[in-house]
Amino acid sequence: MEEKLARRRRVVLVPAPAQGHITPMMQLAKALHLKGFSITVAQTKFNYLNPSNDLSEFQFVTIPENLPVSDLRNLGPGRFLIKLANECYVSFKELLGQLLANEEEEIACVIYDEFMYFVEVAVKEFKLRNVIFSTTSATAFVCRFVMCKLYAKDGLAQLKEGGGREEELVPELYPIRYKDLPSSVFASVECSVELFKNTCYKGTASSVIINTVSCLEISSLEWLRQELDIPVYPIGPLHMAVSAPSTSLLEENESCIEWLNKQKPSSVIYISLGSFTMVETKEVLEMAYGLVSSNQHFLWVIRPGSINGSEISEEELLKKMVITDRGYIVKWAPQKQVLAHSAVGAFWSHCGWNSTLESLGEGVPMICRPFTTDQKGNARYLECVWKVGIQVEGKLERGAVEKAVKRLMVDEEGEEMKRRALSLKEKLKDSVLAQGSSHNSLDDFIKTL
Ligand SMILES: O=c1ccn([C@@H]2O[C@H](COP(=O)(O)OP(=O)(O)O[C@H]3O[C@H](CO)[C@@H](O)[C@H](O)[C@H]3O)[C@@H](O)[C@H]2O)c(=O)[nH]1
Repeated sequence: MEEKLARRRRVVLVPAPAQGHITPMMQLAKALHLKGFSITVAQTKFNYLNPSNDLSEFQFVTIPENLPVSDLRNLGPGRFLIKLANECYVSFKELLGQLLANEEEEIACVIYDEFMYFVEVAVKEFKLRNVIFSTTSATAFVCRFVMCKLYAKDGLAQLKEGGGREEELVPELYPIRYKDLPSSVFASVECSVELFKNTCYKGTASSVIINTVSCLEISSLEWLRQELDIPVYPIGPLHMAVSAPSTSLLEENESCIEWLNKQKPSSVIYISLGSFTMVETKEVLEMAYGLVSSNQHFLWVIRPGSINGSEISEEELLKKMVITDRGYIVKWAPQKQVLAHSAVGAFWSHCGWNSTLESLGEGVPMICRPFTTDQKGNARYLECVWKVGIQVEGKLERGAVEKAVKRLMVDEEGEEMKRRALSLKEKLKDSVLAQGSSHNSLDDFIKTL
């Protein structure tokens, strides 16, 4: 392998244009760079990651396309990704051709986010090795497959309105219910299935790497290995495996760490709903009232523009809400630092996969309020499989918020979840150490390049 690496081989990485996808892809880039590979990151203008000084060792190139900037917001993620793929099939091939013209370096492989499936078509033509990278859980990958199969069978009748079957368990997918399948709040089931068919199509991919850990999802990983019939490498949690520079698209407000420094151990609930969840004003207010009556301290991330139906500005709304000195609100937090802080006792989350891994990696139990797609399955696993979370379902009311917060922060039940979360934290830490499962998996993957 040393001989191979001495030839300075390049890996081309194609992240999907969203915070939750860019971050793990850049962590993977860092891990590969540390193993001696040169790195090229190919991105579109959408959610463009501005290469900071910390990333100066990587080459950044732009995939040309002519989509209006407004498409990302107006189409919703599913339809946007389908349109982006249609736009990039040809332009990515041209870009790759230009990269291949550099004879000083050899492209060892092209690693693409599963949602950037247009890459496979271009790479196939050049007969390059291509690898799918999944930034969601292995279970989410399985669920996408199953959704496509069920849709082909009977149009996913269980999800039809009024059928009352959405609460039923999907056969052989315990604890996933039909309603936990990764359908989207932004798109029809038809549109989701169209997208998922593409993301599940392995084409000429030589392997799949997943930002997950064997000990969390062994049966889903086995399912995928059988279905895909190519190697599947669980190499996560990448944020624990490698120390990568911040790839935040929004500015992190560090002042919340000073505020946390003044709080008692495990006394604060951290609330963050990721990079694109939208909430209704009414829900925000119910959460605020529930939190205040729970008597717990809270640190709350409210992204600008993330509250629907708000006729007043976020600032005004926030002023109204912070009626006690127990709460602190920021627009964007240094989340990993926050979760690692001893003052944080629980995490109210939309259960995006990065947030889930970051919380498990710090042994922080969760209140799960999934918003869309894979988040629903993650919440189910947190509550029913790993038993480190409480899911708040249905219409959000202040009483339910208060109850969930107290169950986790005050009751004995919460203590037990905390103990289980800390034990998982140790397992995740071990997995990325030398001889750990994810560490070995990354090495095995690299040996194939
Ligand atoms: O104030 C904040 C809030 C979030 N984050 C970071 O932003 C990322 C958010 O990622 P994630 O929790 O996965 O949520 P989304 O941004 O919603 O991620 C998208 O991508 C994920 C990975 O594919 C999917 O699991 C989600 O459903 C999808 O919405 C994490 O690394 C957080 O640490 C911050 O740094 N500061």
